[in-house]
Amino acid sequence: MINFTKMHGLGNDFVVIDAINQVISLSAGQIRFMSDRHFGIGFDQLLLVEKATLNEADFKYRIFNADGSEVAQCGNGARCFARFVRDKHLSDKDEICVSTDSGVLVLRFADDNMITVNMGIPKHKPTEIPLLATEESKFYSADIATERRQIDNLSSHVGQRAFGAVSMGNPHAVLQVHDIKTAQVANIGAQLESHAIFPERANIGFMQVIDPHHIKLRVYERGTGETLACGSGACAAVVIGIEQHLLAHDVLVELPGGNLKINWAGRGEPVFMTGPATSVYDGGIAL
Ligand SMILES: N[C@H](CCC[C@H](N)C(=O)O)C(=O)O
Repeated sequence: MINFTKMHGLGNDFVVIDAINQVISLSAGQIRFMSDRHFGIGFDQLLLVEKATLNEADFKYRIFNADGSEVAQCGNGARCFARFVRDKHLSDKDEICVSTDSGVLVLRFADDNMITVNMGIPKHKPTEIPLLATEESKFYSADIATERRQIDNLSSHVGQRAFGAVSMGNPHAVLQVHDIKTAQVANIGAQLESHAIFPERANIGFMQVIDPHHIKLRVYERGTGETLACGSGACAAVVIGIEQHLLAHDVLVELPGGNLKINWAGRGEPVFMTGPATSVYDGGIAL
């Protein structure tokens, strides 16, 4: 029997497992089964709480998408991680450092039951995202000009403007849309998520700028599809919006599942995300 806690961050839902006090070894197939909303438990991502492997961290934080792929970042999941380790008395610290495959995150309990996460410094170089491009300002290299035409056709067809791309420890592309309600998230999201210009696939954000301090956002997540909220996607959208001189440094990100506060002071600085984390129930599953 594997004990777990079902949690969510603004409706982006997780199964969180204490892999310190339980021996956990799950195959991609078992993760896919557990993520199934009819035959399994159902979740967007599976989060493992493991013993720290770095001196500067309190825990190791591992993240698996619904399709079983292991990834290196999950912002909403990080807030739930903090709530979980406190609720399970694995830590009573007000500030928790967790190591992921993309670096160390600092999770801090804020006022009114919110949690603030230092999501690290965004990476902009195509090789860091990764994105097949010759340089940052151009998202296409000569040898993939056809891809550009495809993307441009795609973009012109659906009224999207050229996208921005950034890594928050996981790859994101962000398209600016005129109306979030009519954005073709499923169609464009699926095509871009696994497009050849993203060698490791990508999370695809659709951003509608309301004013410099407020955006609406929908995200088609790599390995999962559209979710009700995406923390790293909210960070990526604000970074791209600031880079494109559309946004200020403190932004309210309105997602279908609720609101996040994002702050970024600019290049070389970390992104801070503040939002809720909710525990729904404890359960067990025999695989
Ligand atoms: N829901 C997560 C994003 C998961 C990212 C995952 N879909 C990936 O493949 O990078 C968040 O709140 O940041």
